[in-house]
Amino acid sequence: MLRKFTRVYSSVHSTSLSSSALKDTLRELIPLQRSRLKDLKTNHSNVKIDNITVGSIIGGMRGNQSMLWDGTTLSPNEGIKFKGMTIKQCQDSLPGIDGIFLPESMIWLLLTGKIPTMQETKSITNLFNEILKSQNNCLPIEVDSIMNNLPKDLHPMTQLSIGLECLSNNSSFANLYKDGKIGKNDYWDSTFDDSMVLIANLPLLIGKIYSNLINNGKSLGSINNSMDWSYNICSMLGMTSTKDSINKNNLNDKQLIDFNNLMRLYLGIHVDHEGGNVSAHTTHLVGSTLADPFLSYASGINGLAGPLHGLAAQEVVRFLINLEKNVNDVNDNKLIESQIWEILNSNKVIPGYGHAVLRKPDPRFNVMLEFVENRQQEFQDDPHVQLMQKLSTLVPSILLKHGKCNNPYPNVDAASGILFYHYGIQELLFFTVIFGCSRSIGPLVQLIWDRIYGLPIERPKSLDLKTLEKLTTSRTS
Ligand SMILES: CC(=O)SCCNC(=O)CCNC(=O)[C@H](O)C(C)(C)COP(=O)(O)OP(=O)(O)OC[C@H]1O[C@@H](n2cnc3c(N)ncnc32)[C@H](O)[C@@H]1OP(=O)(O)O
Ligand SMILES: O=C([O-])CC(=O)C(=O)O
Repeated sequence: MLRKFTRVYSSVHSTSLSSSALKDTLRELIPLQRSRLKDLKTNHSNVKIDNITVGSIIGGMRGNQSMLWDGTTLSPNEGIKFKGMTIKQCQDSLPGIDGIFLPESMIWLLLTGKIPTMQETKSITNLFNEILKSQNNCLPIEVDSIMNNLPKDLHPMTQLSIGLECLSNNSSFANLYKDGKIGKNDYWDSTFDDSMVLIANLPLLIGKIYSNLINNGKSLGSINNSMDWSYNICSMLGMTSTKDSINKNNLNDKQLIDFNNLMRLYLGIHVDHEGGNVSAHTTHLVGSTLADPFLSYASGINGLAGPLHGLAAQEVVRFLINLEKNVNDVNDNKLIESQIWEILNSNKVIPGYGHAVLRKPDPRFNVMLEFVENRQQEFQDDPHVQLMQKLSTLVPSILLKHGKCNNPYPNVDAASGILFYHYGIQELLFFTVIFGCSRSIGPLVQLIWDRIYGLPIERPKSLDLKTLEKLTTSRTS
């Protein structure tokens, strides 16, 4: 039997949360943004934006412009823009380390629309560390106990989902709501607090899941309260120096720095991909019922765990490893092409290729490639990384010849997992958990804004097949 949960929602949490620079900045923005929404609702609700077709209803609502999402927009040709800024512009303007912006700076940007200073960015790092310190740098005891008792072969994404759901027992939003202490105008405040607590806890949760996977649940590292969020994720994976972790792969100093920077880069660019992708949309949908942020994001994680979405990161690595076993020479294009055709002819997808919206190579993929190109010495003897690079030149023309997909180019998942694999994170099922850490940021930021705006429960109208047929005959005859 599981022990009863105890509350860990300490006063230290609430003190540092309510006085945070981020929350103060957000608070100032609320009146103007609410009045902009009110103006749209009162004066422009009947303006027509889009036509919904039968094709979109039976085709996964592709292209329907039907969600409010403020943080990011996705252009088919240019890729993701964070508050209007491309990844390159973010790299040039957001504060970071070694030229790589910190995911914390992205939180500030997405939530407030403003480029933070280094000090503002650090205030978020400090906020996370205050939250962790108030928990003695440990998961709440009940969450830890449940995570310790999970079957060790339970898929890491299932573990992540369970861990997030367990954290919900400490939800400030849910507790205040249950006690009748908050009204609609205040929902955002405790949603903000929960979201920060959730993101702060991810290094602990991801560390627990990874240690369940490879170390019988025994910790691989510890939190360093003077370091940033990404560093602490690396540390909990046993991938920092022996000062903070076991340095499980005996990486040298340069490799440790590179791995940490890979993590910062990866976590920074996966945060959000506008609102329609499954993990974001699901978080928004479930959140619209006023489920707390932990339950809402756990739902998003369940969506990310599908192989057509985030789990493609795992499938790509499996694909590359199997391919490498069959291909002795990365320059043997004929053999590689025939292997790709074999997959296509058996009616399966090539993981890491194609996209529902993008019509050019994913700029996030290009950023991952650049990371490799800037470290040629490190990667020159890695056959998997070479194969990943080779595939990006061969697969698009094959997919074009295959003639089915609307976008034959690599997406972000085509490269990321194999770079983690290179540095020694080699458990295939784990890659999407790292994705899940990053993706918390965009959907939770939007959830806070959903509650500031007071958006209603999401509830589209469905139609049955008969009605669709009837509508098509009446409209075409
Ligand atoms: C973080 C992310 O989520 S990025 C995406 C990660 N997912 C993958 O990499 C999995 C492989 N890719 C795919 O399955 C798809 O390209 C998706 C799911 C990403 C997008 O799906 P859609 O928008 O439906 O793609 P599209 O309109 O191009 O599909 C048309 C046809 O091409 C096929 N197709 C699309 N991509 C591929 C691919 N990589 N390999 C083979 N066939 C493909 C589709 O299965 C579909 O076939 P069907 O007509 O028999 O049903
Ligand atoms: O936009 C999508 O549909 C999938 C994707 O690339 C992401 O969520 O990062």
